Amino acid sequence: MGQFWTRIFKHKDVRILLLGLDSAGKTTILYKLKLDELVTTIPTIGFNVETIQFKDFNFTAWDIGSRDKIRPLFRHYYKGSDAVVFVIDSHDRERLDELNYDVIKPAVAAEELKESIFLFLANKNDLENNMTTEEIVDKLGLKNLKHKWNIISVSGVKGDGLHSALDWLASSLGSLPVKNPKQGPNPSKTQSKPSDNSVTMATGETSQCNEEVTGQKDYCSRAYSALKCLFVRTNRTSDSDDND
Ligand SMILES: Nc1nc2c(ncn2[C@@H]2O[C@H](COP(=O)(O)OP(=O)(O)OP(=O)(O)O)[C@@H](O)[C@H]2O)c(=O)[nH]1
Ligand SMILES: [Mg+2]
Repeated sequence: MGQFWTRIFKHKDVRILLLGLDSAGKTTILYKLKLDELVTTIPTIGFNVETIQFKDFNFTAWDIGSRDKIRPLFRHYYKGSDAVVFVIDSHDRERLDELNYDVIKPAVAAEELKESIFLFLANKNDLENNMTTEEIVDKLGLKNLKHKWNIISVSGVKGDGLHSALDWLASSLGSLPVKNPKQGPNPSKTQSKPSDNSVTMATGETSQCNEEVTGQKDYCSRAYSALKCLFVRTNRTSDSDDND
C-alpha cells in the first residue's frame, strides 16, 4: 500500500490502563469490550492485555489484578499510558476510601501519568442502591483533579455505558499526542527473565503473550517476572504466618 493510503488507514495506537480494587469489574469490562460477551471471571493473577479496535483507534488495554498485596506493583504499569480507566464498584460504599488511598492517589501523584487522561467508570449500575456518579465525584474529591477526567455510569455485565466510555476516550485522545504505546510495564530491572512468556488469564486460560497481538513480548516477560517474585514472597510470608 502506498504511503498515502497507509497514513489514511493507519489506526492510532493508544495504551489504556485499567485500575481499581479487586472485584470492581475490570476483567468483566475488558472482555465485554473485546468479545461483546459476559465472561465468567476469577480474580486476576497478574494481568490481562487485549487490543480493542474502536473508530480509528487501537486501544491496548491492560487489566491489572488488584488484590491488596500486589497493588504496589501498579506503578510499574504507569509508563506510557495515555489513559487510566479506574473501575469503581458503585455498589460498594465501604471501600471508597481504600480505593482512593491505594489506587487513585498514587496514580494522581505519579509523574509518569502527569499527562494521562483519567476516566472513572461507576460500574455495576444494574444493581440497586448503588452510588450516583455525583456521590462518587464528591466522595473522591474528583473536582480537584488537575488531569483531564470524566466519570461514566456503566454496567460491565450488560454493557451499558461502555460505548460512551470508548467514545470519550477516543474523542479526548484524538486531540492529544499519544505516547509510545509499545511501551509496556516497567518492572524492576533486578528481576530475572522467566523461562516463558505465558500470562495467566482471568478466565483461567494461559495466554501466550505474543508480539503480533500485543507488541509487548519483552514487557510481558518482565512484568511476569516481577509478579512471580512477588507471589513467591507473598506465599512465603503467608506460609510463615501460618506457622506462627
Ligand atoms: N451486577 C454486576 N456484577 C458485575 C459487574 N461487573 C462485574 N461484575 C461481577 O463482579 C465480580 C468481579 O468481577 P471481575 O471482572 O472479576 O473483577 P476485577 O476487577 O477484574 O477483579 P480482580 O481481578 O480481582 O482485580 C464478578 O462476579 C462479576 O461478574 C456489573 O456491571 N454488574
Ligand atoms: Mg480481574
